[in-house]
Amino acid sequence: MCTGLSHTTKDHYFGRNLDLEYPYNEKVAITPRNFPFEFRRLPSLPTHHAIIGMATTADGFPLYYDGTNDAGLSMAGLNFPGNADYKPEAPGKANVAPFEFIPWVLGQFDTVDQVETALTEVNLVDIAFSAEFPQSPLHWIISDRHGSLTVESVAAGLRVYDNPYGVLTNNPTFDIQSFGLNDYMHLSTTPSENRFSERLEFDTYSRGMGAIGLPGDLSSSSRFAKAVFTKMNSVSGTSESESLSQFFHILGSVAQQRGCVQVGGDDSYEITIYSSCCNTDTGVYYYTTYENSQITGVDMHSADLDSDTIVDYPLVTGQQIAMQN
Ligand SMILES: C[C@H](CCC(=O)NCCS(=O)(=O)O)[C@H]1CC[C@H]2[C@@H]3[C@H](O)C[C@@H]4C[C@H](O)CC[C@]4(C)[C@H]3C[C@H](O)[C@]12C
Repeated sequence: MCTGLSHTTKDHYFGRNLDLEYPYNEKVAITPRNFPFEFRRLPSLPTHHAIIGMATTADGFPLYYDGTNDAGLSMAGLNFPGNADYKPEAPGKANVAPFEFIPWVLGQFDTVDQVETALTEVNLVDIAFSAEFPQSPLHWIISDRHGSLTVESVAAGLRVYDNPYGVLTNNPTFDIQSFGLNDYMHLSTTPSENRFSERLEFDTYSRGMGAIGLPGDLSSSSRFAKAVFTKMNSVSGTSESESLSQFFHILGSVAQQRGCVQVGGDDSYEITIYSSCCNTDTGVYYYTTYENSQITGVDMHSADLDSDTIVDYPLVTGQQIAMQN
């Protein structure tokens, strides 16, 4: 499972938890403006926006999991098994393969509004990258500082939702996830009050009781409710340090600890492999990994963004402990 997040303090930030039982050799990859993007069914993009994000580069192509472009537009793909339904090629449509979707969007557009208009022509065509990297069942969150969209290609067609939370997790479909929030409208950040019965007396014996009932398990619908509650009530200073800290704390509220979610065999567990937070105004991509709690940063603008060669940075994965004596 995964969680995607868009959050604005003074600057706008976008990132995600990647929750999985194994890595795919992902690296922080900067694709400069003159790297030629070749698409399977669409005209190539010889020049485009520069992109920074997490990707596996295969056969010279950056397979982005999430990214941000030099105009401040961001996008992430999250698992959507059983619901993602990619289509046969549709004549007259923009036939985008799912693995091309992030480069195609971030390469061309500046804002969520522009993407929303372009999506009316998009057909997510069922073309896999390769036998080694087969089709992934994904849905996507696309954000700028003004708003977010959720895009889902399901059996009924391409669904584009306004996402007022700036949060995406996994199954079920986004309309059902949104409806599920109705169940939590009574939750509060303030101390609970007795609405149970005037004839009974209760003791507010702990802080935080106003949100009793907020789910704490790691299922995707529970993480959705928890992340939306945490984000919507989040209070942060506007400095980079305060904003980053708050962003990683929101993602931390739905992170996965090894041992709690068993997948497959006895010793296979889903964990939060990395958490990312890109300052979309400055183009700095920050991340932590499961075993590296120190925030590491990669600055898009330190690379030559007018070149034609992808630059990637292997993740720093071990703890970086600052001893004080
Ligand atoms: C599985 C990842 C999403 C995380 C998630 O939701 N995991 C939950 C697993 S489960 O439901 O609980 O089993 C997704 C996010 C981005 C995906 C990757 C990107 O789409 C880039 C390429 C795309 C290729 O088609 C497949 C390999 C791949 C490298 C993908 C592998 C995998 O599907 C990734 C890493």
